[in-house]
Amino acid sequence: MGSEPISEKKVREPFSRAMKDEPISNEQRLKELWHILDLLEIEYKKTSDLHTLISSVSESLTLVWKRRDPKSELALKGLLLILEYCLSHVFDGHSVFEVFVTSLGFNTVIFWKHCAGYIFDSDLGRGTKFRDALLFSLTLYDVNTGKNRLRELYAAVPGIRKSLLGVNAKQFGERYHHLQKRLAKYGSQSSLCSVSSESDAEEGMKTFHVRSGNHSESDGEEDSKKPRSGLATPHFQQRVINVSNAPPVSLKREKTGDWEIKQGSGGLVACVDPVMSKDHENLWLANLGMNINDKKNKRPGSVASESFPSTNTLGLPLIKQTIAEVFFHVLADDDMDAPKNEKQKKAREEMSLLGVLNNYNRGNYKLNPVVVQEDDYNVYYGGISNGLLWPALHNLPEYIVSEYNDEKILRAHWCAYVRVNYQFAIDAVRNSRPQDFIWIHDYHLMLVGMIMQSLDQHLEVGFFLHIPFQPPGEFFSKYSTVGFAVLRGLLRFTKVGFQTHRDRTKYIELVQHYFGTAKIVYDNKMDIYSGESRRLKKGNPEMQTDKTNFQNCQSLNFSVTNEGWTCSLGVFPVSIKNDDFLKFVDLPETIKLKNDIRKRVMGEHPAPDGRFFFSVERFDYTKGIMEKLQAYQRYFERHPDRIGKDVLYQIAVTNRRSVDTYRVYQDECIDLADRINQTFMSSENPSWKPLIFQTDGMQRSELVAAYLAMDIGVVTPKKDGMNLVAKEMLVCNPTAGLVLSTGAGSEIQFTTAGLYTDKEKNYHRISNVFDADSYCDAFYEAALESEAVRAEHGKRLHEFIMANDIERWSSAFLDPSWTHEVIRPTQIETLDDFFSLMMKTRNVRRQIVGRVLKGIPIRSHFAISLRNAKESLEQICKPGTHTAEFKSSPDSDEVAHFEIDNELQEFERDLSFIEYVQSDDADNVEQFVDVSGKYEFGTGFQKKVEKKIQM
Ligand SMILES: O=P(O)(O)OC[C@H]1O[C@H](O[C@H]2O[C@H](CO)[C@@H](O)[C@H](O)[C@H]2O)[C@H](O)[C@@H](O)[C@@H]1O
Ligand SMILES: O=c1ccn([C@@H]2O[C@H](COP(=O)(O)OP(=O)(O)O)[C@@H](O)[C@H]2O)c(=O)[nH]1
Repeated sequence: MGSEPISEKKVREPFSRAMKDEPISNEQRLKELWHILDLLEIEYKKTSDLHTLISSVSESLTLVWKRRDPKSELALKGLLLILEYCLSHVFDGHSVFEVFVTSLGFNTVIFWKHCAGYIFDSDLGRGTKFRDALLFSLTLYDVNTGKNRLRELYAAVPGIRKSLLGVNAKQFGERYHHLQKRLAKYGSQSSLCSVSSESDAEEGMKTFHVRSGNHSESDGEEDSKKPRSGLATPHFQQRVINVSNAPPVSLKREKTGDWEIKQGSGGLVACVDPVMSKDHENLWLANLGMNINDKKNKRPGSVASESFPSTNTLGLPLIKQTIAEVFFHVLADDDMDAPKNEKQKKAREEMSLLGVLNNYNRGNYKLNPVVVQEDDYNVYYGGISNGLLWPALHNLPEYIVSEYNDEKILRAHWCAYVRVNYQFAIDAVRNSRPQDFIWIHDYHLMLVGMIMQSLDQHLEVGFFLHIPFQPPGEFFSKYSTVGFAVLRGLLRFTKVGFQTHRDRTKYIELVQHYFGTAKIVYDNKMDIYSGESRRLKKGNPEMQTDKTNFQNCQSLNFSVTNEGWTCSLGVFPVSIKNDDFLKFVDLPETIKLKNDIRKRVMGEHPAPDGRFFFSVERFDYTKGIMEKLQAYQRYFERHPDRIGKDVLYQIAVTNRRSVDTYRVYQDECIDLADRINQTFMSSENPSWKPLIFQTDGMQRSELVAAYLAMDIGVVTPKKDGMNLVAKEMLVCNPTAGLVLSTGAGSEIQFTTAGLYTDKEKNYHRISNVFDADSYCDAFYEAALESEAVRAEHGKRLHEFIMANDIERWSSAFLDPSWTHEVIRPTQIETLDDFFSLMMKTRNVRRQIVGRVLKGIPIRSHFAISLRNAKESLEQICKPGTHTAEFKSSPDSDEVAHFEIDNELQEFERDLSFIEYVQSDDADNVEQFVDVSGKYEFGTGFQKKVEKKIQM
């Protein structure tokens, strides 16, 4: 073609279509591409399938564009038209986007530079949301491939990440918050609560700065009240940002239109709520079940059909989408004008929820809702989370919903799962400060760490899995898109906690198997792994042994490094806050309720040796409710002497009915329950009913009364997380018996602690819930056990649980020293050991300097590292001296001596520097500035060693 200008007359300008325009048909797009390919004389097959065409020509177009000749311009247009198509079809066009990005090869940064203008013009001028679509598409690409292409977009388009996160608004918010706190401390009369606009707030800040300046010249008592600033301002305390799908509250709309807010149920909430309640500054992000229903805006093939929650906000959570597609913020405006029409009235009514939330937030930690598209949420919750991940991770593949046999459906649902994780990640980053600890919970949010890292790498993000990790092989063959992303996703958290050693071991095995290059390090210096086999001995100062075992869980440290990321893996059996249950036990109303429940269950005239069995759980197939009912049926067949005496009170709280497998299971259980009652109703004792089956849950106060009323608790899951109810039962009622299956996490923990051995069986263990005969024999044994023996066993379990309160779980997980980033106390034997320790400390020092210079607060584990390093050095000094002794090489007997006075002093100085920057002290920084030039930060020793080696 030489250098003739190419005719582009018929080529449409990319990204020139307004959101309200009719979507472009695939046929039209095909023609546009054919035309460009013809003009560029690129060979192609005239297929009518757009995806096939794009996949086959993307690379050729890239090659022409890269040549930087007269044809390049047109080739770029072709690429932009393809990108426009992909971004208009984020879900159904993702496979083609993957091919497209891959074909760009090493040219992505420059390509994103070229297309940023088109995208921004289109978004601003035509109301499209291509920026958000591109950010999400690249996130999905990274999740699916394990690559890091989103970073290339950040590099190419400065500010895009910040605009997504609303960083400026966030910084403003933080400054404002900080100022409020400082003024509150200072005791100022002028409240900033009335600040209503940005300019007002800035005015407030100015006032503050003037005061601050004046004060620096005064002294005396007044001085202690002064607002101060550390070096690393804005300096705030570390908060816990908790992120989970389930909120700690359940919200219900009353007939009156008022919102009722109640404590949520479920084990996750029960164990995390106490941790959060410790500090009102903590923040919990969760989905409240109110999402964006955007159906009316849907038009296939239009950008709006996959509209993204608006990101142009103050970084505050969004709760309600109004007619004009404007989002209201959680900060409700009470002074709004009267509603203009019905729609506005309805929207207002729903807004009253904000008042409820605000009230909740006032006397509590903060609860902020994460709002997503309703359709996405349904698929994420009822589909991937509870239709695939839940059964797969419990190793119950028979409950994986059958529609996932269709790869297309699986991929489409997976996109929704990723998008909800993406929204949680964005909200978590927006709401976090660099010194916070972000704690993500459970299988719904396994990708949040990975996505958060790509948005802000300064954050420390931990993950706890509340359920088992026992996926079957087919999780990685049949559902590979999901399987590998989940395996990889977990490795992108800073630390990950499992309920049991069994689950962590399984995870490590899978990582080893599938990611051959992953480096797994077991910190054997801190090895208390064998603590697992320690046993509690009868009559021992009981909990001592196990306390050690549990406390040391944090040190059972595995770290895995994969694709440049390192993650610590620990084991933390979850528990309950004992006092939250015990506080109900002795209340007169509880005692009354307990008697009422017992009477209701056992009847007015119970048999003297009749037993009250009690089970309470979510109506879930993992809980083994069907198997329990089958065993109970068998119980009366095998042991007819118990007919007319014993009663099983089963509470199975209906949930997840949107998932087919749950609906079917729940209906089958209810049928069987009815059959049992019909079969065994006794004509001799017509008031007796063998089974009371209830599908409504109980509030905690009533639940405690039921625990007190029962004789024997029955907790027999097939496979489950921890089953906190088992612990709750025995904490509240130490005289109760317990039938517990090996599928329960608590059973694994009890066995580990030696509470079930050949010699001492403190509960009735069910090893196989499918074996109805042995199962019902355990029921029988429990029913015949004397009250004294039952109480003796109950007491042992009670004491164990009391000694392992939830406090221990959370403080072990949150302990800053539990991370691979911490320098552990090291035994220095050779020069190499010595040198490697000093290199590690140099890295820590670099991070400290980097953070202070950037104004980012430093992490508490830096000081732990330096202290450990210093103590390790002191260990090798001759007593009373600063002369270190160690072998010059592993094979040599020669002992080298080094004066390490400077190094030790330097550690002292660094540690006081850390203390200083973490304090509110703004004065006396000179003490840390070395103007003599004699000393280089953290390198003194290295120089000395080099010199010595040269000699
Ligand atoms: O939110 P739902 O779908 O209604 O489910 C409720 C919760 O169920 C699961 O709880 C698990 O966590 C407990 C505490 O660690 C553990 O003891 C139990 O065995 C697990 O099943 C689920 O993991 C939570 O995410 C749900 O919120
Ligand atoms: O009617 C009910 C049933 C359960 N729970 C609480 O829900 C939690 C269930 O936790 P578990 O670990 O046993 O199972 P999960 O539901 O989390 O799988 C426990 O704290 C129970 O006290 C409740 O408050 N009311």
